Amino acid sequence: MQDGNGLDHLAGERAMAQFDLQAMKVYLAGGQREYEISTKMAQLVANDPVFSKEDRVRLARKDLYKNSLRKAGHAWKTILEKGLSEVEGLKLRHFVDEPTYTDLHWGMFIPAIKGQGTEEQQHKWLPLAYKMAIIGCYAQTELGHGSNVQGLETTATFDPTTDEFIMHSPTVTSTKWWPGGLGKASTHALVYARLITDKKDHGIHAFIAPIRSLEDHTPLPNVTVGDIGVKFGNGGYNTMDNGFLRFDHVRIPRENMLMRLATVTKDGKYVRSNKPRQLGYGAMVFVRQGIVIDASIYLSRAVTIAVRYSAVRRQFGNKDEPGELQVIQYRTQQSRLFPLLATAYAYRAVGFWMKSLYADVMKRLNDNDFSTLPEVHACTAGLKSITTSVTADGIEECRKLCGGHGFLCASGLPELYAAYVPACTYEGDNTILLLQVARFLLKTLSQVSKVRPVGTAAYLGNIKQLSTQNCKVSQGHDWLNTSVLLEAFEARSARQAAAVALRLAKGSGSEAEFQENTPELVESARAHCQLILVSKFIEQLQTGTPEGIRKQLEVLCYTYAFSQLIDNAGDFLATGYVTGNQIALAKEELKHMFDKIRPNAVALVDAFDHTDDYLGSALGRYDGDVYTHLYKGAFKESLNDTVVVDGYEEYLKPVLTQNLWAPHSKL
Ligand SMILES: CCCCCCCC/C=C\CCCCCCCC(=O)SCCNC(=O)CCNC(=O)[C@H](O)C(C)(C)COP(=O)(O)OP(=O)(O)OC[C@H]1O[C@@H](n2cnc3c(N)ncnc32)[C@H](O)[C@@H]1OP(=O)(O)O
Ligand SMILES: Cc1cc2nc3c(=O)[nH]c(=O)nc-3n(C[C@H](O)[C@H](O)[C@H](O)COP(=O)(O)OP(=O)(O)OC[C@H]3O[C@@H](n4cnc5c(N)ncnc54)[C@H](O)[C@@H]3O)c2cc1C
Repeated sequence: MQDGNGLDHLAGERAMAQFDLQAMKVYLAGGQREYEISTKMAQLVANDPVFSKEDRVRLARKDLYKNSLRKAGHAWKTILEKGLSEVEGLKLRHFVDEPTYTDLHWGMFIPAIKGQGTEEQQHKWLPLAYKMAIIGCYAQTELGHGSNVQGLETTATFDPTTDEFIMHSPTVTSTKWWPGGLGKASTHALVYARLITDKKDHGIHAFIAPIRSLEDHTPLPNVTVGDIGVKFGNGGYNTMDNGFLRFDHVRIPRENMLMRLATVTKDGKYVRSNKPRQLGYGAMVFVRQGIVIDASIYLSRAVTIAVRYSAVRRQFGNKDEPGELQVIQYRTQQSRLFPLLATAYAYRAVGFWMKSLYADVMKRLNDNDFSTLPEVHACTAGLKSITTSVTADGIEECRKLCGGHGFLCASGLPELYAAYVPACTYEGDNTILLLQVARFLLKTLSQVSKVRPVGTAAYLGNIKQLSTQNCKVSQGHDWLNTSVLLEAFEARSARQAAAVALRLAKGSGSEAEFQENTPELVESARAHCQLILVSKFIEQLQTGTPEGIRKQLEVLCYTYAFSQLIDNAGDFLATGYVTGNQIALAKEELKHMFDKIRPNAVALVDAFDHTDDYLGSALGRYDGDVYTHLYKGAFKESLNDTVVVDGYEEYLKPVLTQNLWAPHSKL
């Protein structure tokens, strides 16, 4: 999507491409219809000055937030006026490219009501939420507890005399803290609180609590609510009003408890449904699956900037070639950059699969089939963890790959990092989530002789074979076989999981022993997730990939798998499945892959189809006209509003004219 000034500094790069660019764009968008919607919405946002991102990193928090409200309001108005569909509206908000209260309203408040509300409750709340007559947030985390959901302290005590719940924050640590959209925008909060009936604590349940007046937006009586303060980085996540919330014996009607999983009757009787209580965590599962494709989008933005800039940037030369070399020619640059490019493709493919996995589990849940829930939970938690960690580190690596200019906000990378890095913490701290995967693996292994593992854990059914047979690769090209690769990842994961399971099984089963082994448990969870990523990338390629792009996707898939193998060589070697020589052979193959990527690199990032507006980067411009725009950009800096800086008279001039230093000088 070219929106530069017509002069294409990267034309030579683009001419080298060996694949069908248009087909790749459609593949990455998820289909022709999605591609068309994406293109239309990207242009709509790029051409609307209200959505401009120009000054975001320079705005003070109050202005930044107000501007963000303006954009969110304008986006909603545009959606209504143009009669956009739900998918179009989602895309439009995506291209507005600012964390804001609507993310939580649409992404968590509504899904939680759908998942945990009875039909009657859905009927009452969803129409209001869909037309945004109310704005909701997801108020789970408190000052004292985030990961440990069972440790939350807010109480909802049933009062049968009035048929109400009394919402209360009994301690400082029970203050709701972090929910996005809560600070200033929301009118309603989906509050997770301990349900108490007749002095009995039934644990954590969800309640819809009105928190602000629908008349004038003031906090309701006995509700204390506000924004928690400035967060990491300029711009970034500061467009979001992450908030605090306290209740002082606030009464809400009994019907405001979401009652699909458990009910409190008028006379105060607590009745559980026969559905697993973990369905109360459903909104988190929904967002975690969506985060995988989100990771691909963020990583692809950073990679687009770094690849284009690396093709423009020249440093040094060699005696064999005239002029200076493009930095993308350097093997070290390639070995840092191309695996990230391949990773962005891998996460896209796996993200598509995640959507189908989620659709499948939802269908099953509707039919009261809960059998795949543990596996889906482990899979969404694990892949959320790995993909966000790798993406955050990858954005930072791309910044370094752009040298000094990457450190300028004009590169787009500092803000991208600041906006993205909290993904490693929100929706579940990444280590906590890997420990969930590890628990799932231990449970699966402990039952393997009785219950055949399913889905992404099915390979553990072959644990005996995977533990005894070693890798047969004897020459580099033996690695160019997806079953050989898959078996290596399966054997490594199975062996790591079995080793730690065995160690725990030999012990007393105490929590202390479990804690002692958590580093190994996290490593084995990571191994399992890396296997899922490699295997699903391969599987996606093998199911109907168009001819014009298959070869490139295969190259990217091998690049991804080999770089995972090499980056984790220590683990692979420690399991005894592969030898040092086999790893060395994979390294050579990886270099061959880099050679295949090199002529296609710029086209491969073009295929992500990010507009210049969306990238917001002088280094990643489509036309490659980097230097002109970096230079022009400096004149937008507020320090350059005047030639002589504000502060000269008061602070610089005295230093220059009083010559304070001179009396002490020996000169
Ligand atoms: C329309 C738009 C859509 C767009 C969407 C796409 C992309 C969006 C991108 C960007 C927008 C979002 C912007 C940011 C939003 C940020 C929001 C937040 O941060 S909300 C707060 C998150 N808070 C956490 O995640 C806490 C983490 N803690 C937990 O999840 C749990 O408490 C955990 C996992 C640590 C468990 O702790 P235990 O052990 O005390 O849990 P016990 O409740 O006793 O449950 C244990 C059993 O339940 C299973 N389990 C746990 N979680 C499950 C789950 N989610 N599903 C199913 N089973 C689960 C376990 O496997 C275990 O099973 P067994 O007993 O071993 O069989
Ligand atoms: C930008 C942002 C937006 C957010 N939005 C929302 C929102 O909309 N709604 C909402 O409810 N919440 C929200 N949160 C809160 C978020 O979900 C929590 O911060 C997150 O779940 C982590 O919990 P915590 O802060 O309690 O971390 P902690 O659990 O205190 O983690 C601190 C450290 O301790 C480690 N640790 C903790 N327990 C263990 C253990 N058992 N074993 C080993 N290590 C452990 C962790 O790995 C981490 O390194 C948001 C957070 C952020 C940063």
